[in-house]
Amino acid sequence: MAVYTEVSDEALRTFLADYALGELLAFRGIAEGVENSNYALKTEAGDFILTLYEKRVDPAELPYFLGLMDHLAGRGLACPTPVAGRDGAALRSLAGRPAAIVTFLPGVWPRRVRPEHCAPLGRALAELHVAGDGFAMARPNALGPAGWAPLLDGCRARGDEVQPGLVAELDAALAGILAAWPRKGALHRGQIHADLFPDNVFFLPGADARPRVSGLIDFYFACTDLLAYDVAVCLNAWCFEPDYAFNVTKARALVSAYDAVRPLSPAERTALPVLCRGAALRFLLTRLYDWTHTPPGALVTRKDPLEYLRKLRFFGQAGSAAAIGA
Ligand SMILES: Nc1ncnc2c1ncn2[C@@H]1O[C@H](COP(=O)(O)OP(=O)(O)O)[C@@H](O)[C@H]1O
Ligand SMILES: N[C@@H](CCOP(=O)(O)O)C(=O)O
Repeated sequence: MAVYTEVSDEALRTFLADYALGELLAFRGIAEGVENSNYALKTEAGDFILTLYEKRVDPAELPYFLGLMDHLAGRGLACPTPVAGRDGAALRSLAGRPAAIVTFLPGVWPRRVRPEHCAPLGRALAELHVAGDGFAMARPNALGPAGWAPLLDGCRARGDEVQPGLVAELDAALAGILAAWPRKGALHRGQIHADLFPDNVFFLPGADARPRVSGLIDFYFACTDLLAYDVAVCLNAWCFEPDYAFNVTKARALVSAYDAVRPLSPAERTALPVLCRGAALRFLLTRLYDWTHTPPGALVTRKDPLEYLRKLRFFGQAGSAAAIGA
C-alpha cells in the first residue's frame, strides 16, 4: 500500500488551481510503491501522477530528482516529466507534504522477467546514462560504498536473528568488496538511476510484438556515481530466476544491448564482478535494516534480505566478467 497521506477533495482543487491543467476529471490512490504516496490524476490536459513525498525523502534533494527527470525527458528519454505550476515551480506543497505532478507513462512492468525484456532494458539504461550527460547538479550516492558500514552497524544487534552468522558473513563480504572497489577516477561517473528494478521499468509490445521499454520511473534513489554500477544493479535485479539461478542468457542480452549504445570500457567490464557484489550488498543491507527495524503492522512492505545474500554469494564466486555475461 502506498497512500500514506490522504488528500481531501477541497485541498486537491485548491492545489490544482495553481496549475493550467483544466478541470479535474478523476483521482485515485495507487496501491503499488513503497516510499511515497502516489495518486493517478486525470484532468482536461491528460493523465498525470501526483506524488506526495513521505518521511524517507529529504526535501532538500527533490530539486535534484525533479531536475534530473526534466533533463532526461528533455533529451528524449521516456521518463516522467515534472509539470510546473503557473508560477514555473514543479515542487509544491500539499496536505503538509512536499508534492509534485509528473506526466503519466503508459505500460506495464514485468511480473516475470523474460530474456526478451533484457535487451530493451540494457538499451534504455545506456540511453539514460548518455542522456544524463550535461546535467549540472550532482548528488552523492548515500547508499554507495561509504554508506554500507554504517548500514551494517545499524543491523548488528538483530541481523543474526534473520540468519545465524549473517553479520560476520557480511563483515567479511564488505571488507572484500571495499578492498577490490575501483579506485577514484578509474571508471566513468555520471547520473545513474541506482534502483532500476523490474517494477520501475514499463513495457509495451512493439510493432513486432516483442516488448519495448515505454517508460522508466522512480528516480528517487538517482545519484551521481559509477555508470557501470547501474549495470551491476540491473544484473542483480533482472538476471536471476525465481530459484535464484543466475541466467547468463539474460545477462548477455542486457550487457550487449547496453554496449551497443554506450560501450563499456575494458576497465568497466573488468570491474563488473565486484560492482555486482557491491550492488547485492547494498540491497541486502537496506532490506536487512528494514527487516530488523520495521515495527509489526507498519505500512511499509518489507522485502526479503536473504534473496540478496544468495546473489552476493553467487557474485562472490562467479570470478570473471565473462561468467556474468559481460
Ligand atoms: N509516471 C508514472 N506513470 C505511470 N505510473 C506511475 C508513474 N509513477 C508512478 N507510477 C505508478 O505508481 C507506482 C508506485 O510508484 P513508485 O515511484 O515506484 O513509488 P515508490 O517510490 O513509493 O516506490 C508504480 O508502480 C506505478 O504503478
Ligand atoms: N528496489 C529495492 C526497494 C526500493 O523499492 P521501490 O519500490 O522504491 O523501487 C529492493 O528491491 O530492495
